[in-house]
Amino acid sequence: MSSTADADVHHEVVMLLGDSGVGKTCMLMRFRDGLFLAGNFISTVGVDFRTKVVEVDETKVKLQIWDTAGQERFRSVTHAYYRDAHALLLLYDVTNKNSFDNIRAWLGEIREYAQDDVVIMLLGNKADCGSERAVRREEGERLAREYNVTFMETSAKSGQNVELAFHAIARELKYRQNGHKDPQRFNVQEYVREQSQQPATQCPPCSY
Ligand SMILES: Nc1nc2c(ncn2[C@@H]2O[C@H](COP(=O)(O)OP(=O)(O)OP(=O)(O)O)[C@@H](O)[C@H]2O)c(=O)[nH]1
Repeated sequence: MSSTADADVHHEVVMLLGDSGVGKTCMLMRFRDGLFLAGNFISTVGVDFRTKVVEVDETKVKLQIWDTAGQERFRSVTHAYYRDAHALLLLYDVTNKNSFDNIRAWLGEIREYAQDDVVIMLLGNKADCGSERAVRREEGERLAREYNVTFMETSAKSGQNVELAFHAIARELKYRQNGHKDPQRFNVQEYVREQSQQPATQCPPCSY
């Protein structure tokens, strides 16, 4: 389980995974800095990381977020990091069917390289791109049900559900670490269902 250098702070490692171009770096920038830089797509090389502290019921949870390169040629580098991750945010791009079709392969890699009890959340990103959508929300929901992972659609551009994704992860990890076993235990899938924003605001054609 996660190490706690400071008794009052939970330290957790969250990894962003998914094909190149699905928006992993933008997701991290939106969450960490509240920014979205449109247009200039610079592919991540290897693994990059940032930290952010979030509060869960008056407890601080320090998330160390690893942004991995989606490009195939970096796979052997990124595999080495899977084992240390407590949670994985697995992204596809709702305007790119191929990135969705590759999710099963990503889940296979996760099974092979990550810890058995890793928390997995499937995110359909670029939900702001209404007119260019190639993957229906129900398809994402169905796949998530099949693998019993939490699902929501997000937009690094509009900010839709970005905070929620990281907060839900932080909450789930904190509850797990506390070994909550009572019936009132936090249910991350229910929490996300209740809290997620559905409306996909239309935007001009996406540059990517
Ligand atoms: N419309 C829209 N565009 C997005 C969104 N998220 C990312 N993009 C665009 O998608 C492109 C790729 O985003 P990145 O965050 O660099 O993708 P990545 O998954 O980190 O890619 P790799 O580093 O190669 O693995 C950029 O041009 C972004 O501007 C989003 O939510 N909505």
